[in-house]
Amino acid sequence: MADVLTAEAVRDELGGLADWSGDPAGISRTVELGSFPDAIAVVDRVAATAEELDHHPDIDIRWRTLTFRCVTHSAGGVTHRDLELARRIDDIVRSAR
Ligand SMILES: C[C@H](O)[C@H](O)[C@H]1CNC2=NC(N)=NC(=O)C2=N1
Repeated sequence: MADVLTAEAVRDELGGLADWSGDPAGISRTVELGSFPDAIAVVDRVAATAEELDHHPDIDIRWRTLTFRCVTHSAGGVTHRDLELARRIDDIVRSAR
């Protein structure tokens, strides 16, 4: 099982993930898309990536605003897998705008 990162390690990693915030309990990013269908299309792409990685974000959908939260449930905190997922979510959001 992957190790939960320390608060310092999470802080360091968030330095390279400008749109994310959080701590060892979880990292999150909120993003507003142009429309509800655009937001759902992003969710659909994130879902495919999550399946590929076998690692899944918590997703809150409010009209065209999405909040992604990444935490490794089985480990009880943020691991390197969440950072990888966050970077992949950023790639998808970037290409959707
Ligand atoms: C069997 C499978 O690998 C696990 O259930 C995975 C699936 N996706 C997951 N995603 C997240 N975020 N945390 C987990 O602990 C987790 N567990």
